[in-house]
Amino acid sequence: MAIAGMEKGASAELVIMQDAVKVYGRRKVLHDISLKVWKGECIALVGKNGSGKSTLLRMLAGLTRPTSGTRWVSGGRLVTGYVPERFPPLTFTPWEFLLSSAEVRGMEKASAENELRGFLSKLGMESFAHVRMSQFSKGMLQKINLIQAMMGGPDLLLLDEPLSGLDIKAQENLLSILVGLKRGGTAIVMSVHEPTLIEQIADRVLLMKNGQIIEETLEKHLVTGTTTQIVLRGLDSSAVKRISEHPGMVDLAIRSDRCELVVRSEAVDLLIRQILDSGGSIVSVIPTMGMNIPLGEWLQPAASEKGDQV
Ligand SMILES: Nc1ncnc2c1ncn2[C@@H]1O[C@H](COP(=O)(O)OP(=O)(O)OP(=O)(O)O)[C@@H](O)[C@H]1O
Repeated sequence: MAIAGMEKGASAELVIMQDAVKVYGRRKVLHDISLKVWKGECIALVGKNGSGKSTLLRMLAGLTRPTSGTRWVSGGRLVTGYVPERFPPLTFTPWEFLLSSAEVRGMEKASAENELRGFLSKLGMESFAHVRMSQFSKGMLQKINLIQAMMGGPDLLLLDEPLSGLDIKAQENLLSILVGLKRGGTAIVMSVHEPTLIEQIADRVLLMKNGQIIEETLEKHLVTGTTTQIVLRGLDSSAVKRISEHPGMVDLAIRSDRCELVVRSEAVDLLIRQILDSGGSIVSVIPTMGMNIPLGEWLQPAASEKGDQV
C-alpha cells in the first residue's frame, strides 16, 4: 500500500508506521496501526491498562518488530531515547551507568559529563551521582531512567509513564526539560495518565483501546490549548499540502495570493520554520483563541485495574 506524505521535502516526518500489527502467541495486541511522528511534536498515548500503549512505544523505538505492516524511519537513521515503564535497581552508580551509556551512543566524554551534571542538578540528584542505584527509591530510579533516554538530545523520545514515582517538584522540572527538548526539535511520544502533562506539552492525543488507535484528537484537540493564526504567501501547492498535514494544523484557508492557517500555538515555531524553508514568506502571526475537550474518562491512575481492558 502507498504511504501518504513521502514526497520530496517531507523530511519533518521521523517515523512512519503503516498497518502495523503485533501478535504475541495467538493474541493480536496491536491492530493495523498507521501513524506518523513529526519532528518536534509531542504525542500522548492515552488508554486503559493493557490497551497497547507500551507495545506501540517499543515498536516506535524499534525494540519490537511489527508481525506485519511496516515501521519506516525517515532518512534511515534516528537517534532514539526510550524510557521503559520500569528501570532496574542496578549496582552501578548513576555516574558510571550514564557515562557508559553515553559512550556507547558515541558521545564525547567531556560533553557527556557536562550534560550529565546538568540533568542531575535539574532533577535534584547531584548528591547521588556516586551512590549505587541499588539503594535508590522508585522516584530516584525513574530520574536515572529519564536521564539515560534524554542524554545526547535524541531525535525521538519515547516515554512510558514518565511521571511514575516522581514528586511534584521533579514533575515540574521534568516538564521544563521536555519543553526545552521539544523546542529543540525532539519528537516526544508518551504513554500518560496525567492530564496536566497532556495539557502542558501534548500536541495531539491518541486514544487506544484493545490495541487500536480508536480516536485521534487532532483538530478539536485536547484538554485546553491556544491557537495562533499565521498568514503567509509564496508557497506552491505541494508545500501548502505538506504544511496542511502537520499535526499542529487546526484550519487552513486559501485566499487569492495568501494562505491563512490556524495552528496550535506550540507548533508555531516549527511551522514558521517549515514555511520559510519551503520558500514562503510570513505576512502576520496573531494569537487567536483557545480550545477545550474533556479527556477525563480516558485517563486512569497508572496503578489501577492492571490487565483490565476497555
Ligand atoms: N511480550 C509480551 N508477550 C505477550 N503478551 C504481551 C507482551 N507484551 C504485552 N503483551 C500483552 O499485550 C497487551 C498490551 O500490553 P501493553 O503493555 O502494550 O499495554 P499498555 O496499554 O501499555 O498497558 P499498561 O498501561 O498496563 O502498561 C496486554 O494484554 C499485554 O498482556
